[in-house]
Amino acid sequence: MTARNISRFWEWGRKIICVGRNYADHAKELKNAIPSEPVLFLKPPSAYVTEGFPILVPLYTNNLHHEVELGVVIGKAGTSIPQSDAMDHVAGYALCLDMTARDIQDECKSKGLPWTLAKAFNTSCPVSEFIPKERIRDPGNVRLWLKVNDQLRQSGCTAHMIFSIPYLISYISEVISLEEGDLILTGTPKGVSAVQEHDELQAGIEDVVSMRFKVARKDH
Ligand SMILES: CC(=O)CC(=O)C(=O)O
Ligand SMILES: [Mg+2]
Repeated sequence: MTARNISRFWEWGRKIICVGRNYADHAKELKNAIPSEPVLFLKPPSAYVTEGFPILVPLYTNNLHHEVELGVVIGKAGTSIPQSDAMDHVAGYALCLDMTARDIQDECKSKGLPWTLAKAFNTSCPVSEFIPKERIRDPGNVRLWLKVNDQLRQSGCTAHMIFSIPYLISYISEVISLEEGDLILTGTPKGVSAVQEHDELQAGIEDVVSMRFKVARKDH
């Protein structure tokens, strides 16, 4: 059997664990309270999409939003990982989008239902190439940006995350064991907005990585 390559972690079929409301400016723009503990939800591996393939708008939404986020790729399994050891479990990073059907999410929230339809559909997790750990010296202080059709919509710094990466790894692994190839999406800064069929999204992390995706309507 050939060894699996972590630089293609999206092919491994592992968990995608997402953190919501981790930036106060984004929580405020959606009129959400600032959380005192991380808000977690999951996406399935079928949510992954890589460059060269389109982001598909589900038929049931009229308000699909982009959320640019720093993704943390787990390189070593663990349960109840102490914060002091957390970064030893990181293999690297990826720039990610947490595509969100905002109208469906609002409906789910008002009915007290889970966010699965809003957050976990096919292609709801576009990812960049794998970024080896050494290429981001301080993941707690990098700038993320996102443009729609060349217009800047999101520009934020991971220094403004409410819960740090070591805290998130420790908190999550207390409840959900982390495995090699898992991905943690660390939340989005402000500036989320709607995208339409034929839009082009570009996003980047400083001079480390950039990526480009087209938006297409899902066929019936
Ligand atoms: C309100 C949200 O959609 C939470 C979320 O995903 C975030 O990144 O914040
Ligand atoms: Mg998000």
